[in-house]
Amino acid sequence: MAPSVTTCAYQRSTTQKPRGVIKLAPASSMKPKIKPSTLDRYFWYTSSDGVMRLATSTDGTVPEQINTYDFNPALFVREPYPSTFPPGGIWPPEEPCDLLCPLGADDGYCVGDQCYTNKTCKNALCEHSFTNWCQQTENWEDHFELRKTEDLGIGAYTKRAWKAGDVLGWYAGELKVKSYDGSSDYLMQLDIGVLDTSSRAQQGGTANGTPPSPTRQAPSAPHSEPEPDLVYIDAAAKGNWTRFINHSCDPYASYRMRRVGNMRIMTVEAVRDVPADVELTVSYGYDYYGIGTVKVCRCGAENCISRLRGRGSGLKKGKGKGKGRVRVKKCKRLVAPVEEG
Ligand SMILES: C[S@@+](CC[C@H](N)C(=O)[O-])C[C@H]1O[C@@H](n2cnc3c(N)ncnc32)[C@H](O)[C@@H]1O
Repeated sequence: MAPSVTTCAYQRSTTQKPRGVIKLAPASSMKPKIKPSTLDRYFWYTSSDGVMRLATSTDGTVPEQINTYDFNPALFVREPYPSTFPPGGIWPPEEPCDLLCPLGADDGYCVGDQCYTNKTCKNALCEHSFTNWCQQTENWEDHFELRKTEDLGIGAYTKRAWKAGDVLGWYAGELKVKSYDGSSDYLMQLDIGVLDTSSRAQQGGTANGTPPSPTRQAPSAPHSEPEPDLVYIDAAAKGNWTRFINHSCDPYASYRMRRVGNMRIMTVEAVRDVPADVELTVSYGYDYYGIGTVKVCRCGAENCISRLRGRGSGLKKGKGKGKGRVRVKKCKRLVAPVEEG
């Protein structure tokens, strides 16, 4: 029987929790000429010269710092009822949880509303709250900092060590419709509705943790599987610190589809122990830097996919796949939890 759509307990937050005072570098010339009240909204990082600077997106725009989903219901009014939603769902969605209500078997694990641990909750009816989660993850600067990397723009660095399995953060941003055809370096794909684990496993073993097949993203590919219903989380203009995590082919972390109470989220979780004071990296998935793509990965890892191509390993370069397409990061999916007792 198809699961029913639960009612939403998500509270819309009207105000951002005030953040700590931002300490600017002593050089008065470095002081930005913007009102102090707007300081908190933007990202700052400390450059190697010790000066705090405003972080920019790779296209030069200054991103606003939000730690929630930015949701515009008007965007969804003309969108068709998602095929992955059971009959009777709320459509068009009026708030984020109407869209991101966890409905599938993969959603068994809630990460609770306390971040920075590896504790999960399997109670499908738990009351962990997304509002609490957002508040709790606002203190990211206690654990991570942004720094200018040598050649990958800005990166996120650890201030303390982490254990494999720890939840390090989550991907916040503006929710965009499936038909969104913009392009940005900060797009994350998030499936909606009931997740079809069986077909995903056939397509590349997402259920066992390997990245999804690149062919899933090619609409014109013959015999390609139908695209799942999804939304994009776009962190280009608004997002949280995780938008600055760079890719590595030998990453410290992975994106995971999870839930907090009745809200589906994309977490960043350590896949191995992470020391303090290193650049935190994640895998963007094969659609981003994989075999069929044109982008060149410069992560420098021994097993870097672009390096292997260069060595004539038999991996072919992409023939333009990815150009003009929505390029997104993808998450790994969890195996459905086994019921105890
Ligand atoms: C989500 S952003 C990461 C943060 C970015 N460094 C910044 O300054 O905003 C993704 C972009 O960072 C750069 N990047 C991240 N990892 C990279 C890698 N392994 N090789 C080359 N470029 C990378 C690419 O420009 C990519 O499109």
